[in-house]
Amino acid sequence: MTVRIAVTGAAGRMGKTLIEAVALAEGAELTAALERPDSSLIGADAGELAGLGKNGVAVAGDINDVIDDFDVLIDFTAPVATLANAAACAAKGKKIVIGTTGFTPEQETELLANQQQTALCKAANFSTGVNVCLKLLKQAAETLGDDYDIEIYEAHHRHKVDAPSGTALAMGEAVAEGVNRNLREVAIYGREGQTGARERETIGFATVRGGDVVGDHTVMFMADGERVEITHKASSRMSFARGAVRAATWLAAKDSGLFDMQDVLALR
Ligand SMILES: NC(=O)C1=CN([C@@H]2O[C@H](COP(=O)(O)OP(=O)(O)OC[C@H]3O[C@@H](n4cnc5c(N)ncnc54)[C@H](OP(=O)(O)O)[C@@H]3O)[C@@H](O)[C@H]2O)C=CC1
Ligand SMILES: O=C(O)C1=N[C@H](C(=O)O)C[C@H](O)C1
Repeated sequence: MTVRIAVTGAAGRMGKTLIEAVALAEGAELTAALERPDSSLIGADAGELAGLGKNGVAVAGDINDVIDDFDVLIDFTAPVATLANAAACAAKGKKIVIGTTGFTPEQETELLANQQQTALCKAANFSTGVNVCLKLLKQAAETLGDDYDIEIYEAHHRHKVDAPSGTALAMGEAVAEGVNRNLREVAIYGREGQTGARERETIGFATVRGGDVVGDHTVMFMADGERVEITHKASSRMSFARGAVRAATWLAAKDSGLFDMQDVLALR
């Protein structure tokens, strides 16, 4: 069965890469593409937009105009847009793969309510490498335990609008679970001035933004006499896009519920 896929934010960094990833994937076909209703790109050919040559899919500005044309929507845009798209998909039982990051806790709750009506797969990072790291991080935290100070570093390109990255937060959740801590209670998002000595329970985050960095993440476990570092470096957005298309073809067989990339890769 060929899964019919729509891509939102079609002119964005991830949107263009997703259009290419769908074209390269077996068992998937691009049947719709979306941009803002007031975009000058409405009506443009999605294949040309992604630098692939014409594919006959015209960019639409309203999800309801193309809602019957796809099985799964892949959405890597911004929280407000994703919330609207998820509601439109749920109303029609269309499945959705969500890569957008930077939701507030209230937006997360609103988004996840859609799982009653349809299937959602949401992940802060769809690369296989990061998802293997998440598994390793939980295991490392469980074994190293409270003797090790945990700090998380992430770097991204100058255009990124949310911080820390969704991936850094997911890594924080994985290690916090491993050491039985609640991330919300122990996270430190930056340090300045007379901070005092480090409190053992805390999990610190450091954010760097600049240039064209696709996405670097390092989690450090630091003790007296040794340090363990688990690092992932993305050098191409295709690593995320390939994973998202894999998630879309996997999700097509589900009726409803909330899933993530750990489910897709059977890592749970
Ligand atoms: N989960 C994962 O594996 C990954 C997640 N991401 C996340 O994906 C998201 C997008 O990243 P990226 O592609 O770099 O960002 P871009 O800014 O390049 O692309 C975002 C696209 O969404 C569109 N968009 C934004 N807001 C709206 C809106 N309110 N209504 C309609 N369209 C909108 C933008 O249009 P316009 O330009 O007109 O604003 C643009 O086309 C981010 O949240 C990022 O963190 C990124 C990589 C991997
Ligand atoms: O905005 C990006 O570019 C990325 N965002 C995701 C995140 O916030 O973790 C994933 C990836 O690191 C790239």
